[in-house]
This record gives sequence, structure tokens and C-alpha cells, in this order.
Amino acid sequence: MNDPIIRINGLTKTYEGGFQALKRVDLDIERGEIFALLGPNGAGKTTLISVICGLVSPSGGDISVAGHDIITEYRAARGLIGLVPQELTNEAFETVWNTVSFSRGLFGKPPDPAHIEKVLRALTLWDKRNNRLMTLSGGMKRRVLIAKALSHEPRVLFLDEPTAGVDVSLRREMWEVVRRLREDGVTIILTTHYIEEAEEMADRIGVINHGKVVLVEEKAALIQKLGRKQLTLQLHTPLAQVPELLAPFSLALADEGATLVYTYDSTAREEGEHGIAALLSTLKTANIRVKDLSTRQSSLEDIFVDLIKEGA
Ligand SMILES: Nc1ncnc2c1ncn2[C@@H]1O[C@H](COP(=O)(O)OP(=O)(O)OP(=O)(O)O)[C@@H](O)[C@H]1O
Repeated sequence: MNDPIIRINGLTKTYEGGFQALKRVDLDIERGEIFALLGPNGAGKTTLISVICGLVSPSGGDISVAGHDIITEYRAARGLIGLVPQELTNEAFETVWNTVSFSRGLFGKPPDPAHIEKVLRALTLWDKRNNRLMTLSGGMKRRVLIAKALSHEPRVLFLDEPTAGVDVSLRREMWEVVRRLREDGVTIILTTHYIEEAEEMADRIGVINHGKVVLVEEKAALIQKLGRKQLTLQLHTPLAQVPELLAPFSLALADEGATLVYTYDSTAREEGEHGIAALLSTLKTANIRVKDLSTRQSSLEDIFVDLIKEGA
């Protein structure tokens, strides 16, 4: 396997005043992946990104970007990174073209109109290149922020809360933009509060809570591994209690006895003595008639809420 593009070892950050925002974080980011960093308010997401991007100094540990240490080889490391910040900070009176070209210059790169054109076209901003930023819609302004972050041809793009406070259609548009960037080979790291965003976009998910990375997992595996399924059975005749015969299935009664709920692992228990087939045949034996049934897979949201509760 290729070396990870970002390596973080034992990273700590204590702010002046003594608050420990990051507690020995170890994390590798693989080349070409979309990595979503999830966590509640104040968990340390922005601090982590800011340290990697060289905006906040670490208190301990080390980080390398494509093998370049972010302290001793700052320029090389920083040149490989693009950062799309949380807040819209654009120069209202500048044109799209000038803003994006100027950004490239800040990284000491020589002008390259062909690259700027490619970036603007990729973000469907080409027609707006001569517009002043103040005349653009919210969605376009966000895309200009991405264009700025891509102006110096970074290999890794950080998006800090890319869709905070934007409407649903704009959010979908942003997801599309990010997917296309990944197709171009850019590694993407995004922070988000929106579970749906991580669920939709990420290849891997990291959960951070109280300054610690509490979990890193492939998205699909995470949903599989921690996911629970629920089978809900609506009964013809309500039950006062779960009959003894059904005790091995650990069922719960709901709806004043009119509904039986069976919670099981989405990976196991499909078959065997506690499987659904066994449950249904035992219901028959117990003479319990089922009117309707439905299943539900727990979402990433349920998993996340559980994790954060455990870590609290
Ligand atoms: N400059 C600072 N000085 C002291 N404490 C800080 C500073 N910056 C951030 N913190 C604290 O560090 C903790 C982590 O903040 P951070 O912004 O990294 O969290 P976050 O996960 O990005 O949260 P949010 O989702 O709200 O942006 C918070 O408790 C915050 O108050």
C-alpha cells in the first residue's frame, strides 16, 4: 500500500490558559480518500486542521505531509495543502480571476493562467471570472473559496464545515464539487456536524470527542459493524407481556403491547436459533399473529450519538 499522505503521531495541543484541545492524536490519511472528521462542538476539529495547516502551533507530537515535517519543512508541507476555511472571507470588490490568481502568488508559485482557468472551469466559475465577488450568490462565493484553496495545486484539500448553514440544494452542489475533486486525485479531509454529509461523502470516518480520536473506520464497515437492525412486528392482539417461549429473543413490547420489537446485529443472527426465521416460527408456535412487520437499519446518526454518549 502507498504511504499515507498525512501522518499524525502523538499530537497534543494545549492552548494558552491550559485548555487541552488535542490529546495525543494519532491519525493517518490515505492518498486519494475522502476522510470525514465528525465531532460535536468544541471537540477539536478546527484545532486539528489548523495545526496541520500551520495556523496553530502544536504542543507536542509530529505531523508530516507527503513525508515533509510541518515544522522543519514548513514550506514544502504547506505548499501541498489547500484550506477552505469555515467563514466566508472574500475581498468584495475584487474579481474572481484576480482573487484566485493572487492566492496562488501567496504560495510563491509563478503565475499560471492555464491552471487558474482549469480550476475556475472545474468549479463552474469560468463565466463569472470577471465578476466582482460581491455580485456572486452564496454558492458561488463558496466555490471561489475552494478555487482559492486549489490555486497553488495542492494535493490535499481541507474543508472546514463546507456546508454549514447552507440550504439543501447548495449542499448537494458542494458534495458534487468535492466528488469531482477526488476524481482528479485530490485527497479531501472535511469536518462536519452533519452526519448525513459524512454518510454521503466519506470513504472513511474519524470521530473526535474531547480532543481525542475515538474511532477511525471505513464508512461501510462502521455502519456494518456497529449498526443494529430492528424488526418491528405489529400484532393482531396486544400482549400484556412477552411470553416465556419468546424470552431467548430479548424482545421489547411497545405501543401498549400491540408491537413487538426485535433488535439484532446486522452482521450476525440472520440465521441460527435466534434468527428471524426462528423468531417467526416461535411466534407461530406461541399462537401470536402478526398483522404487519417492518425492518430498520440504524443509521450513522444513531451510531454517532451512541459513541458521543459513551465518551462523555
Ligand atoms: N485560541 C484558543 N484559546 C483557548 N481555547 C481555544 C482556542 N481555540 C479553541 N479553543 C478551545 O478548544 C476547544 C476545541 O475547539 P475547536 O474549534 O477545535 O473545536 P471544533 O471541534 O472545531 O468545534 P466547532 O465544531 O464548534 O467548530 C474548544 O473548547 C475551544 O473553546
